[in-house]
Amino acid sequence: MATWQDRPRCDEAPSWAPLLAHAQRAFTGKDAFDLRAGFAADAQRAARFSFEAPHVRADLSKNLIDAEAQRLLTKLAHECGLESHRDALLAGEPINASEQRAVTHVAWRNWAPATAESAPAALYSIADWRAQMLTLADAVRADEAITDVVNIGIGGSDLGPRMVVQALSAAQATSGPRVHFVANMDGHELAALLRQLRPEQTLFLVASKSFGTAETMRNALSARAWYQAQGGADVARHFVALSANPTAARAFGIERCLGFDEGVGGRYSLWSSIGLSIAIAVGREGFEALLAGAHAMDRHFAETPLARNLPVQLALLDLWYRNALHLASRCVVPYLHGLRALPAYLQQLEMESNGKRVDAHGRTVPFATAATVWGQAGSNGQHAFFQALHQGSDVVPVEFVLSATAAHSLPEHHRKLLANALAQARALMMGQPGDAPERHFPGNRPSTVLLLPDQSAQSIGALLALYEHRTFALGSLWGINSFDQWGVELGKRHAGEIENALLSPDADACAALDASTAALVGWLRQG
Ligand SMILES: O=P(O)(O)OC[C@H]1O[C@](O)(CO)[C@@H](O)[C@@H]1O
Repeated sequence: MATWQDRPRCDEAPSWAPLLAHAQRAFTGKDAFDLRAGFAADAQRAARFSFEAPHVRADLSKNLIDAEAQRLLTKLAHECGLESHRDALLAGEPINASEQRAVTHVAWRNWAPATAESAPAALYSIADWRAQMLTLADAVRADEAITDVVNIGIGGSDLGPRMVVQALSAAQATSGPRVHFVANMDGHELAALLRQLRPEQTLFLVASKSFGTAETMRNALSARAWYQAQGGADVARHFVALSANPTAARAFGIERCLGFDEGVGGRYSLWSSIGLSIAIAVGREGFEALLAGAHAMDRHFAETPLARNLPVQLALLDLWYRNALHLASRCVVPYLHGLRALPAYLQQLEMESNGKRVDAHGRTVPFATAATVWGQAGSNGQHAFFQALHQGSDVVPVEFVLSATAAHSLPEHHRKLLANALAQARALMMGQPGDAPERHFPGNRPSTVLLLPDQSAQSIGALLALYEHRTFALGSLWGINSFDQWGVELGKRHAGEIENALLSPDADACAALDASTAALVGWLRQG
């Protein structure tokens, strides 16, 4: 069995070639696998490809996969040492090699490493950091003078908290202050919100792991300038930093900083102090329930054999579609208004984690990596891109995310919503012969259903941990380090140079730019 340091990449494992050969033989050409025939031939197909994990049931049976592909994929995962890599992640070993650190987001949901010696020092501070965060959340919720909380952050310091607050506020009445999110450098977002706020009633949370991200610093500076211009005189009370870099937060002028450790990646950080906006919105119990749901999924990932392990099986399906059937995108459609931000959250989680063309040893990989993730809430999406899903030239696997129950008191809505989701999945698969070509639905189009029992904090926590582990497992099979993101750096550097060129009246300021960028800067300077 390979250890996590020397495990083979998927294309070096013995089952890789048989897997690709099986895809070629059974899934291409005129006798290619057909879902309708697959169900007709196998009465057990729905059960065989259904999985149970804490708070999530998954039906993978309407995917372009058969028992042999599933067997080879699971064998491949064993050969790639996925279990030892997973155990190293959970034990707090330094698996993020390019940044020489452990990956600690699971520890923030009470995962205790097997041996105290293997635990990074940060794990011993997590309980303290969390206690401070929840105490502050309690205080803010109890403070009647604070009516509005604004989380200023971007990427992982925005998407996860924003989505969870939306999801949980849609499902339960919340009693705390209103919670808002500002991410975009486009000043319209902040300016529109500030018009609704009163400085003495507003608490700003400046959420940034690095405390150096351009958008967040710009928005925080403007928020503070607005606060002071409106007569606000107590920055210390009205601004809190959430950061792994308290020194930079203090240098910025914010004294109160809730910390967390560097091992928490930005896109994995909603469980840490970055989640303060969630704890303020749903209270201490709500936040703890979110962690408990995620922890239950952590246990499933850690303890369930790979053949029944849901995050692993989803990762293997992703690998099958990307590398064996060469499908370039996946559409995610949450039939849940509260989870309407899920596609945007997954774009960062999956594409920032696994959108890489070199492996953890720096070797260029000879296969495709992260698929494009896209989508929007159902049923809205039915009236936009479902036409292309049913009759377009590309086959796109669709992921339906559903909740069995709704928290509102409009039962007819929920029944219709669920019926629509299941109908779309069935129609994609069944297709329909048409009496005219434009009325023909080819069918045999794949989909997955992820079914939550409800939209509780536990269920949302479990769902997000499921996606995190799926992303890690897929990156692990590809030999990728899913926890760095060097690809975002270059654009940031160019932005600095171009801003200088935009500011400078001097024509030579564009001399170092390419002709296209220089011409665009010229137009912008003319207004
Ligand atoms: O929390 P920070 O340090 O402000 O970073 C925000 C986001 O920027 C990124 O570093 C990408 O630029 C993400 O990984 C991160 O979530």
